[in-house]
Amino acid sequence: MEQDELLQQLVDPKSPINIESLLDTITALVNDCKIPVLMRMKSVDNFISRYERVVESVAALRMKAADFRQLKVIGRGAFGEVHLVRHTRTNAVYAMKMLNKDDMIKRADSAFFWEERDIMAHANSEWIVRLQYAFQDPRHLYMVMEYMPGGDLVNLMTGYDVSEKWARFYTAEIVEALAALHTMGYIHRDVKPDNMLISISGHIKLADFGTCVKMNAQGVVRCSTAVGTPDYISPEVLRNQGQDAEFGKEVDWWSVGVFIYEMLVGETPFYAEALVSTYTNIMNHKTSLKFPDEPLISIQAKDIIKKFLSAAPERLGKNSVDEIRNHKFFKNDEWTFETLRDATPPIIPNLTSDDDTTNFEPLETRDRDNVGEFQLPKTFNGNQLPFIGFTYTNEYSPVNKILKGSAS
Ligand SMILES: CN(C)[C@H]1CCc2nc(NC(=O)c3cccc([C@H]4CCCN4C(=O)Nc4cccc(C#N)c4)c3)sc2C1
Repeated sequence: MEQDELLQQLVDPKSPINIESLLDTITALVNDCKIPVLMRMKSVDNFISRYERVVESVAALRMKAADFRQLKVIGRGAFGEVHLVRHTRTNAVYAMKMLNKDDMIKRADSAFFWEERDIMAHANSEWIVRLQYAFQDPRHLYMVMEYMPGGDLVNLMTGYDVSEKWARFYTAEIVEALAALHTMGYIHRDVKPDNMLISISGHIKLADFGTCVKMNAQGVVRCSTAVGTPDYISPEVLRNQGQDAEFGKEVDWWSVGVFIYEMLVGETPFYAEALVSTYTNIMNHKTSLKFPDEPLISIQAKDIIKKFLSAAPERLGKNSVDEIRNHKFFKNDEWTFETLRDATPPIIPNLTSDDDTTNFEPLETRDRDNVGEFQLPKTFNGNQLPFIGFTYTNEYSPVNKILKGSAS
């Protein structure tokens, strides 16, 4: 019956009219209309006087930043920070990413976070950092994610000389993580050690999916903005800057080649002082890729690096992930790709507490919030509209329990 169909939509975490999205909608509408100049209009004024209190009471019942105690700043990106936080009601520790809505609106860049939210919410993969909750207020988006106390692989590479044995393990884990992401239909486009995080067990997970993009039915993506960090960016993405480029998931395999080289050599293969020289080296990778005499690198390691750092049509991984898994670089007597998750990782974080942040570089807190005082818009700009539907609570939230009860 249509009624049940509608009820199902209200409780479906993927439906654009689920309860969280509807509550986002009424909240966004009140916040975008609660502007003095707008409230001179009778219809707006009546709407605000009917719903302002309602929205305030709803906000008090929903998840909010005040439910979490900020412990440490553990990461920073273009539009926000990641904080280690403790959920006051449950005492659980999380990594909470906060993205600044003002920055996104000012730079007309308020859509990139959807892929990150959807991937982490629905991946259900041990290779991908999990999203517990997503919520928002008029100033920020918040993503409450599992805390990865081992830190990122940049931190590991600065702390240790990575042997081929270690490189083999971490590369295999990143191959499985990217295979999982590609299977979901996404290309990462910014694979680099900063986005590889170490869990409490010592195994790796992919994080930071802001540059991800969904492949079309042919498994390609058409888009011009060259995203990604210069050192790890593939030639085909670089070459087509500006024009409409077509590229596939093999762009991520290029970055894995850069990553293996960096673990074994200690620097990226195409690094140059000037950015433009790095680009030139990447475009001329056939001649610019060089291996130093020191440290000694095995034949099979050089071979897999060359096969990843090759032109897209013949790049390793272009046809299947198995052609990567079968490469002799991964041959060893401790694990196979099937038993990888049960293997003992090279480094297992030894932590003194659940909120131990020794594996993260200390970052000073930037009190930006007070600086750019939030100026009210002059008229209806619909500033909150791009963020409707962002709120996510995993299926165990009380709201869904009650609704599921009545829906089933
Ligand atoms: C140009 N447009 C189109 C967009 C292209 C993609 C994009 N991504 C952004 N991203 C950001 O603004 C941002 C904010 C905070 C942290 C981080 C990462 C970079 C540093 C650490 N980090 C991160 O996500 N860490 C993380 C994630 C998950 C768990 C844990 C833990 N423990 C830590 C990124 S802004 C932006 C603009």
